[in-house]
Amino acid sequence: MNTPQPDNVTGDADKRTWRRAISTARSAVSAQQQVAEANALAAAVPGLLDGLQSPTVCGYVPFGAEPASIGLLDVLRDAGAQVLLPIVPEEPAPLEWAEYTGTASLVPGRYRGILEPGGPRLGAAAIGDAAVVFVPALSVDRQGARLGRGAGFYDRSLMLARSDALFVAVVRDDELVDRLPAESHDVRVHRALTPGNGLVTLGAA
Ligand SMILES: Nc1nc2c(c(=O)[nH]1)N(C=O)[C@@H](CNc1ccc(C(=O)N[C@@H](CCC(=O)O)C(=O)O)cc1)CN2
Ligand SMILES: Nc1ncnc2c1ncn2[C@@H]1O[C@H](COP(=O)(O)OP(=O)(O)OP(=O)(O)O)[C@@H](O)[C@H]1O
Repeated sequence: MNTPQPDNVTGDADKRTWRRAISTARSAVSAQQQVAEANALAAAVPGLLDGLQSPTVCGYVPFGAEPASIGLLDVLRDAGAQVLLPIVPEEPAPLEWAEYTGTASLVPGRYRGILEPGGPRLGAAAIGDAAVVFVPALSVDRQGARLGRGAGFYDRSLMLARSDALFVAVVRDDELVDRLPAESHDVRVHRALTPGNGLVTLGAA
C-alpha cells in the first residue's frame, strides 16, 4: 500500500488531509535521521541572530516526531539570546510564555506532556519582546502559509508579536511545499528552517 507523502497531496486538499499525510510521513522517520536533522537545524540557528544584541527569541520544546531538539534552544542561549517557551492556556487563547533557563527548569505541560518552563510566567504579551519566533509546523509553503496542529494557538499568539519580528517555521526538507490550503486567520511566516537547506526565505521578501 502507498503511504501518503506530502509531495503527492494536491494543493487544494484540505488541512486535515495534509495533517494526516505529514503525520504519517513523520512517523516513518528513523531515530538516526531525527538526530542528524536536529544537529543540522541547530547548526543553522546562529545565522539567524546575526546583528542582534542579546535578543529575545521565542522557541518551543519539540515533541514526538517533530524536527529539532532541545539542543537548538541551548544553541540560542549560548549565542546570547533570552529564550522564551510557550505555556498552553486552559482555554482557546494566546499562548503564555516563561523563560527557558536549562533543561532542569522544564516540567511536563497539559498537552501531550510537552515540556514547559516552570519559572515565573510572563503572560501572553511577552511574545511582543521577541525579535525571532520559532513556530512549530507540520508543513509550510513557499508563500509562508503554515500548517499547524489545528488548535489555533500560534495564529492567536503571532498577532501579538512585534511587526518586525521574524517568524521561522521549523520543518523537514520535504515539508516545505509549493502550496498549502490557507485561511484568512492564518498568519504567514517569513522563513523555513530546514535540515538540508538551512534558512529558506518565503514569500516575496
Ligand atoms: N513542540 C510543540 N510545542 C507546542 C506546540 C506544538 O505544536 N509543538 N503547540 C502548537 O500549537 C502548542 C501546544 N499545542 C498542541 C496542540 C495539539 C497537539 C496535538 O498533539 N494534537 C494532536 C491532535 C489532537 C486532535 O486532533 O484531537 C496531534 O497533532 O496528533 C499538541 C500540542 C504549544 N507548544
Ligand atoms: N486569531 C484567531 N482568533 C480566534 N480564533 C482563531 C484565530 N486563529 C485561528 N483561530 C481558530 O483556531 C482554529 C484552528 O485554526 P487552524 O486550523 O488555522 O490552526 P493551525 O494554524 O493549524 O494551528 P496553530 O496555530 O495552533 O498551529 C480554527 O478554528 C480557527 O478559527
